[in-house]
Amino acid sequence: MKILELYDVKVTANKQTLLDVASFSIQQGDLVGVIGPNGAGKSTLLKVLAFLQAPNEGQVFYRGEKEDANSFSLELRRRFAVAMQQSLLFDMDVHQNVAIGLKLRKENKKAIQEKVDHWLEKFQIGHLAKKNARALSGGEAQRVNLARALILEPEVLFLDEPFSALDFPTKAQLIEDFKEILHDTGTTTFFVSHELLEIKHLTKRLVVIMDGKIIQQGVTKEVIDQPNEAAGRFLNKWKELYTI
Ligand SMILES: Nc1ncnc2c1ncn2[C@@H]1O[C@H](COP(=O)(O)OP(=O)(O)OP(=O)(O)O)[C@@H](O)[C@H]1O
Repeated sequence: MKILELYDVKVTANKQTLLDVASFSIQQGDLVGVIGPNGAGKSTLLKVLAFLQAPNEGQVFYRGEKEDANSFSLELRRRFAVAMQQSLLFDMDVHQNVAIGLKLRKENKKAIQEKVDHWLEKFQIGHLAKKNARALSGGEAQRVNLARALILEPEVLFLDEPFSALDFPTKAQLIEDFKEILHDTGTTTFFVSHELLEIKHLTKRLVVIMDGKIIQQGVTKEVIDQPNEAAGRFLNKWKELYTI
């Protein structure tokens, strides 16, 4: 089942084309990574798919229904969750931060309590429940951020460089734990990164984007091992630096 589809989508600003995608889709259960150099259009693609930005041209379909790009409803946006590099937590404790989305959706108190406890435990941050989110380490804050997104049981989880500000051991442990969580939940995930190691570890499908265009997509391992000429210009440099 296709959850999202894009056709002939273009995003332009100041007469410049930032994104130019002939066709792209996200299927139920996909773990798709998007890689490319700075300014390639990765975040723009994420924003269009998550209904955060209307494209200037083209069509967006949600579960087979064409959506009007200029009037994305809150209801539609609430089917997804987005976690960014900066965790942007509120000045309140960890429990309250993780609960906030469900409160806004007016879930009952008991259900919220049970779900928050569950997700704090999953991300091994139960001991931080009463701590103010502003006093957390980067790794702890990102765990709260991801718990806050997953508690919403999104149809698609959108991640934009969620690990890039973390030091290596912190990042490695979180990626390991997060991979297990995604395996358990089966959450459809769209993951923007410019780190090939993260992509290799977490995704099954890989999209390479450059100058706003998708230049290759396929099974992650196959794209990494056999990039086409254009994708190779980016990926092979990476592989030389980090033998993976
Ligand atoms: N609102 C905007 N107005 C004008 N240009 C923009 C706007 N948003 C993004 N851009 C430009 O669009 C291009 C693509 O940006 P985008 O953030 O999608 O790239 P990215 O691949 O996510 O980059 P990075 O890895 O640096 O985050 C860049 O050249 C950026 O400067």
